[in-house]
Amino acid sequence: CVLKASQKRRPLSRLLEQLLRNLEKRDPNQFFAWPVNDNFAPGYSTIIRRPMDFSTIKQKIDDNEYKSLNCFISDFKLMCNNAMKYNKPGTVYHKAAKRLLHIGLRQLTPQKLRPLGAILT
Ligand SMILES: COc1ccc(OC)c(-c2cc(C(C)=O)n3cccnc23)c1
Repeated sequence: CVLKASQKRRPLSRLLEQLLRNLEKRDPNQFFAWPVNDNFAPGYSTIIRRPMDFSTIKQKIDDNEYKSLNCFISDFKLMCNNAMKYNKPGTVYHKAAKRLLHIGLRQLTPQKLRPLGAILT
């Protein structure tokens, strides 16, 4: 039988794509969907040395750049922390990032991942 493209993916890639979809659902305004543009965020690229966003994470999954779940989680945290660094507390972006980080990490605990058959070692 011919496997669908998704079924040919490595187990880690399929897990990360599932986790990414769940995280993206918690960003309804799509503030984290694409790289932040300096035209809308003055000085962003000088303040934030390592930008990260969901589209870049997706590309890294497709390019098999993540060798572990922890590397994926690190990029998710980087994305949220960048937003909490650049945007002042009380702004819509700072609040969205704080909320997304909290909700996201709750989804990424071993207790939540074990049922997905994740190999946590
Ligand atoms: C208002 O609509 C959008 C649409 C896309 C955005 O980033 C991809 C953002 C955005 C996202 C951010 C972040 C995440 O810091 N940001 C900061 C300052 C100004 N704009 C943004 C806002």
